[in-house]
Amino acid sequence: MDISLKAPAKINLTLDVLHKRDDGYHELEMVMTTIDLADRIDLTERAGGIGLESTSGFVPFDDRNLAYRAAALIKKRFDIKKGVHIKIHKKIPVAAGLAGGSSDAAATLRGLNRLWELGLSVEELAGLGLELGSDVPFCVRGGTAIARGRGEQLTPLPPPPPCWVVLAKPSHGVSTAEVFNAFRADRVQSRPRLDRMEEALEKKDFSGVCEELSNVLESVTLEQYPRVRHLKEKMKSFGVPGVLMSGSGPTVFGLVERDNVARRVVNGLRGFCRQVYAVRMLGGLEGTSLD
Ligand SMILES: C[C@@](CO)(OP(=O)(O)O)[C@H](O)COP(=O)(O)OP(=O)(O)OC[C@H]1O[C@@H](n2ccc(N)nc2=O)[C@H](O)[C@@H]1O
Ligand SMILES: Nc1ncnc2c1ncn2[C@@H]1O[C@H](COP(=O)(O)OP(=O)(O)O)[C@@H](O)[C@H]1O
Repeated sequence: MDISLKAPAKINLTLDVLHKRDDGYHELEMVMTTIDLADRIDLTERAGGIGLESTSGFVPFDDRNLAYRAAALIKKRFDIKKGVHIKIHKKIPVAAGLAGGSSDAAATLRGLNRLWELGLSVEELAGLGLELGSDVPFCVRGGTAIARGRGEQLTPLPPPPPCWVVLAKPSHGVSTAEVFNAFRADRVQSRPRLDRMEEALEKKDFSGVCEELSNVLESVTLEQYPRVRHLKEKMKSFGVPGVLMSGSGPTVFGLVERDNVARRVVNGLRGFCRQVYAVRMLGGLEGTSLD
């Protein structure tokens, strides 16, 4: 049997680092939401091991690939003798702060649960996901949520008001580990107001959502990569009401309500950045299945 799944990207509407933990990870509090930019994962059952194929040369082709690692984890944990071939149709830019790898892993977990009829609950899949990466539990569920801890303590929120998300990804990637390493709380200028973001989401208040966008990791990435700061300023100069860096970066996103404005901003940015997209905000639980 073959299964095809959508693996949508996420953006962080807020991201706060509360403190560094004894296990080396940072305690986070963030609002995450899915957007309509997705990889597609095709799973085909086969005898024996795990096969991997991708339309992008930028992803690892061995056991460092998060989709491969998801399949290996399931096979080992449930002693599955069958194998699977994984094909990744890559649309989400790699190492961009959009959780592309994490979403591929989450889709592989969801798909293999069906393919091998394991009967695992969403909670169990999210628990397995956390063994692969901090963003995987959110990607297993999708939608919009507050994520706490490393990202595994999820509280669902209503989806953002319908709008367009313009994304601009500078040509370089960013190492999440290096950004967290360089983070210093005393260099943060402003921090998210979670209660106000929640209120804006509850009220479907587009301007409120734009106003409350905030990410403390900008204090690291915007300093280290002036190009990211420049992109942010460029987007603002086009009149985009809400602009923020996603995750550890370097992708910058802007929220706009009208499609003609989104197109105008994309055209304006094209001279400054090669990877520019305008996609719909999803924010609900749709968009994770092709069937
Ligand atoms: C920052 C965020 C926000 O959504 O996203 P991205 O920018 O990666 O998309 C995530 O928390 C990233 O999640 P993810 O990319 O899965 O990170 P992981 O593989 O778990 O961790 C990579 C490394 O980042 C550091 N790390 C990560 C998460 C965390 N809460 N504290 C940390 O200190 C650790 O050094 C870890 O070894
Ligand atoms: N399936 C995959 N897709 C993208 N990147 C992957 C994948 N598997 C492993 N990686 C590795 O994970 C790292 C983070 O990639 P990605 O998930 O795209 O970005 P981010 O964590 O910034 O959102 C990259 O260094 C990449 O080499």
